[in-house]
Amino acid sequence: MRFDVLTLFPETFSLVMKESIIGRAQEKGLIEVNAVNIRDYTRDKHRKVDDYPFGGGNGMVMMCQPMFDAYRAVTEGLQTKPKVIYMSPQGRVLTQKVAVELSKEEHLILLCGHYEGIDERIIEELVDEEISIGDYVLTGGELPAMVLIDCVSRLVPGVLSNEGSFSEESHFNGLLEYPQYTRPAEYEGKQVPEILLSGHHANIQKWRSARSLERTRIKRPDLYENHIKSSEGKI
Ligand SMILES: NC(=O)c1ccc(NCc2ccccc2N2CCOCC2)nc1
Repeated sequence: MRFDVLTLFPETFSLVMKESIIGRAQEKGLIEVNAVNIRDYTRDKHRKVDDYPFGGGNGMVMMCQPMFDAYRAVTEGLQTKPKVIYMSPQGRVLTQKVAVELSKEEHLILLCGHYEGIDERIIEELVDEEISIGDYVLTGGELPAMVLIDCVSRLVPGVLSNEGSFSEESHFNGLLEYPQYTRPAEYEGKQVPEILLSGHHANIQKWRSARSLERTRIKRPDLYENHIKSSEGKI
């Protein structure tokens, strides 16, 4: 799976994206993350990427030409046009379900906005979908793009070594994850729940499901409701 990220801060990506799992997945050739500097597609000696908003107002707006030319450079010679996602507070909120959907794509282009946003003609012409990572405002689209790359990449087959695990993970089966413990069995007088040391897998599974349901009901009643609804009608 390939991600082309059009950004004013390409170096931010290479630092974060070459770390840990994403970095290893790139070495294994499972994913590619290519940061494209929009400024490289400017045509003036000041490498101008933004200008004043028509109609007045404070702040600046990202101009069409550098973004269009960066897009054309990235898509030149491609048989199929990749899906273009604009990271924006107005977008569809990224959930695990959306991440699963996006992980089926072969190639994604992510546009990172800055200033007060980008010229609307870029959105009309180039953007297939706007995605938000949550209802809060950031100074730019780079962090949202990295969040999207992380949560989508880990769903690409082969990226996670213990692939089986994420099926039980929080937000995957719609419930929050059960509590996790590791050695030692006692730490400063604090014990690990006995059941987990019993080796009785059926009972451990039952205990874990009960814990997941319980903490989802308490911490995320909205997810709990969905889970109850979706399991109604199932025997
Ligand atoms: N929730 C998210 O996914 C998210 C994404 C981006 C983002 N910021 C970049 C941005 C992108 C598009 C439009 C406006 C802006 N902003 C420019 C600066 O002013 C605030 C709005 N913020 C939050």
